[in-house]
Amino acid sequence: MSCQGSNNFYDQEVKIRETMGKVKHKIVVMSGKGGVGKSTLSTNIAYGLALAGKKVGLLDADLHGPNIPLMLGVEGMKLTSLDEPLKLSDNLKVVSLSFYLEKPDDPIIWRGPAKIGAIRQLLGDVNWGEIDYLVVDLPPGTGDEPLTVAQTLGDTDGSVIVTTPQEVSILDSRKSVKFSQMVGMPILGIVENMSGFVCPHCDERIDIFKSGGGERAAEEMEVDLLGKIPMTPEMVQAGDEGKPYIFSRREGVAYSALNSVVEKIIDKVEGGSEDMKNSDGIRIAFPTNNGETVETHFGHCKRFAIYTVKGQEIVNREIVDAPPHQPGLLPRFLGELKANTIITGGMGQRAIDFFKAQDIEVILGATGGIEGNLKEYMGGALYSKGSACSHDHGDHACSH
Ligand SMILES: Nc1ncnc2c1ncn2[C@@H]1O[C@H](COP(=O)(O)OP(=O)(O)OP(=O)(O)O)[C@@H](O)[C@H]1O
Repeated sequence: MSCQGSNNFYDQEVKIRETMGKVKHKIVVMSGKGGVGKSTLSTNIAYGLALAGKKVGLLDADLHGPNIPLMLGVEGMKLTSLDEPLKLSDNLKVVSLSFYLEKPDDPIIWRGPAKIGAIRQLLGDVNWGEIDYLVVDLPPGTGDEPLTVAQTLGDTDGSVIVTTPQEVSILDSRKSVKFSQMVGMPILGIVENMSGFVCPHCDERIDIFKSGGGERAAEEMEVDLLGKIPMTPEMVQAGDEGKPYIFSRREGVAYSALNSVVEKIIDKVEGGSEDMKNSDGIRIAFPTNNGETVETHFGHCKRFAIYTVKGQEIVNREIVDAPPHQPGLLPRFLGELKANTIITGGMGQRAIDFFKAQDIEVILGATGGIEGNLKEYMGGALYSKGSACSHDHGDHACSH
């Protein structure tokens, strides 16, 4: 491999920056240990992004078990030049070290520096062109190889940490979270894979192991849970047949869970960061009945006024009808409308927690005219004056 690439460290560094400069968003998929479904997730995320219309590159940087080609149905494929990745469709290209091995099941017995050299060469020399996403399947664990990849990639949009539901996964996830923090990589969230079993006959989900390890890890480490993907016999079949599950199935519990992970990643990477929110404008919602004043009975308001603000300018105002009152529904509803902030009179702690889960800031204590409150908020003078009601109202606001 090395005879075709750049050998000089400095030249290679320049090349890596140049190649990575054409990639809009880089995400790495990692896990504290092997066998938890990291490559399955990398493949499905890359396919899901491509299906969503993004130009995607998938880099199999797991040198010990480069099994992504198998999952994509291109096992045994040989590439002679590092320049061009393998094109799977208009939107998806892939590179794996196994494309350059004599036999795909040759064990990789290189020592550390050689492996690191190979990874750097892949990162610098493969010409992905202008793409929206590079999804990198990292080697498992938190040792030298994942560290080299993470550091060499430069600024990444974040890591997706894959884990399993068992209690021990909290420890593994903690290591991956620390690793991401150490290399200054934002964490997009945790995916709990093999979470319960989905019956292939009735599509019902059954918890066969102790469940919720990934969920608890996310809570404990204050990172987002991107989703819980059930154990599905068809997932193994899809991987073995080289047709990623998200592409070949398109329905059922596991498909919806995978699809929602992809949507959350797009949302976080393209619209969820503070910078992105600010450049696209932020969306501020007010519960209201008449469109003019803030309705303190938030849970029973008839509509929402939603303002889009860019810098100090109000660029849009919409009035939308509120859905029926049900616990947790309004936060989800406003989350789907891409609200970043809700300004209202009062709210129960449970509702505040629902909003937090949607990454929506809650400002309490507002009364009177909506636009007056909005101007105060934009001027930095409106902050949460109220505290959560001590008694539970669900979504219902109260001013007592
Ligand atoms: N949700 C799931 N349901 C059923 N089987 C799954 C699921 N996720 C992954 N698998 C299966 O588990 C096995 C291991 O998955 P995979 O190779 O993706 O793990 P990995 O973490 O990348 O492993 P390694 O560290 O060895 O590279 C594969 O056979 C895969 O099909």
